[in-house]
Amino acid sequence: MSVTLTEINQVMQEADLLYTPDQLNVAMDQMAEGINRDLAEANPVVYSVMNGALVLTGHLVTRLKFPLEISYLHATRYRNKTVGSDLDWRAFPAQDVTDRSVLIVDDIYDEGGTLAAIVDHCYEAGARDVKIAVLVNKDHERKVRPEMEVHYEGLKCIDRYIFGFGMDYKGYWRNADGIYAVKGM
Ligand SMILES: O=P(O)(O)OC[C@H]1O[C@H](OP(=O)(O)OP(=O)(O)O)[C@H](O)[C@@H]1O
Ligand code: HPA
Repeated sequence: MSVTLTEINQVMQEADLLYTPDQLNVAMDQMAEGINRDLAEANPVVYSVMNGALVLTGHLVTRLKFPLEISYLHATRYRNKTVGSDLDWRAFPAQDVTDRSVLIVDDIYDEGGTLAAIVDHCYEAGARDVKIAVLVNKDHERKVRPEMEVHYEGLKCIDRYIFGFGMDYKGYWRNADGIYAVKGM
């Protein structure tokens, strides 16, 4: 899909700001409080789900006050588009998680296909316990695994296409320091 910088700039100009940087900081403080409480003794592997979790992971792990290891994986359903499809593993999880506690960090829990596949993979790889931390949980009835527990959730968001703080619009604006909704989407 080709996209012009004119479109990218226009999307930002017309977007609705949903969450300010201050609101995101409060949300991440609350997430960290829960994680510090639950995982302080767990010696977890923290898996950052690229690319979207890049920004959140950096902000979140500096709030965690216990020993942990950080790794990454890249699984994408959207491929810089605004509609998801099948899951494409671009970087498979490489850390040995046998009998380890795992914390998966992702920017957004939308339909949940991505997180469901990652959780399944971690358990198949021998993880003892898998917890999920997401900055945003999109509010709708299309979750692919409605019973899946999200252990640490920063914020809810309305059912619109959002970007910023790691989330992209056609590959852009992951660097925005707030969270925005695209006009008309
Ligand atoms: O709950 P779901 O409907 O599965 O969507 C959530 C996933 O989609 C986004 O990743 P994306 O596929 O856009 O890859 P990217 O992070 O590399 O942009 C996001 O970072 C989540 O990982
Ligand atoms: O609303 C969204 N924005 C950006 N990336 C996403 N991946 C799933 N849903 C979204």
